[in-house]
Amino acid sequence: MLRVEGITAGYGPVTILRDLSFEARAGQVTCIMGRNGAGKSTLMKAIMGLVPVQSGQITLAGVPVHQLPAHKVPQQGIAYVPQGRRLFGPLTVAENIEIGLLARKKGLRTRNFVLDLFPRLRERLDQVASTLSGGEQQMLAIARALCLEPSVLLLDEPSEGLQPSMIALIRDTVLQLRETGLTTVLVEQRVDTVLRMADRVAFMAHGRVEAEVSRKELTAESTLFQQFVGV
Ligand SMILES: Nc1ncnc2c1ncn2[C@@H]1O[C@H](COP(=O)(O)OP(=O)(O)OP(=O)(O)O)[C@@H](O)[C@H]1O
Repeated sequence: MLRVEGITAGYGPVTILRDLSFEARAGQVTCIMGRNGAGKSTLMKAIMGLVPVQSGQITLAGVPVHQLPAHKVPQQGIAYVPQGRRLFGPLTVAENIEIGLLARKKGLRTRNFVLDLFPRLRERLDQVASTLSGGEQQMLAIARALCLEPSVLLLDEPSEGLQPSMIALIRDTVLQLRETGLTTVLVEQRVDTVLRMADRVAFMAHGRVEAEVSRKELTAESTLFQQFVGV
């Protein structure tokens, strides 16, 4: 389990996350919702060591990770697909995957696993990443993150800007990965997508998680969506 306990974090003198607590249960999909500027991406970056945590702690299966330098966090088994994907644009699909494998010294078995998950990438191994469609780029970003064989996968708005068929494919992939026991934390703004994939939903506002509920407690008409997302 990934547990965030009472963290304060921000950018230089600007505090964004204030006494924020949150947990992602092992093997579950946890969605994070909240309005623009609520601090969702900052929470992802704080978990990854990309934003300094000033107080509080973050643990993975009881082991503190919040004091590690950013490059050591993926080695603990936490993989991250940021908003905007951050692929190596001039490099090919195969090369992007190769770089992912290097991070935790994974080999052919892992490569085959991620390419089996996304057959469209296998068909495009020699294609330069920047020429892929938006959906294919998102697949590659997720594939590259999975090359770490993580226990926790953080996805920041993976469906942003994608057409419905691609959103469905990403959603089905996340659900397929859940079957393998992967713990997933996903920033997602679409109510229908959240209702289809989340085991739990954390609602953020003003740098804090204000409500955490199980999927069973939510319906499309839940006032929590209105309150925290405005839909
Ligand atoms: N590099 C930065 N330096 C200073 N402030 C930042 C930086 N990045 C984000 N912020 C500020 O932190 C606050 C939270 O931003 P964040 O991106 O975490 O929100 P978000 O909930 O992910 O929003 P969105 O849905 O728009 O992506 C915002 O007020 C933003 O302006």
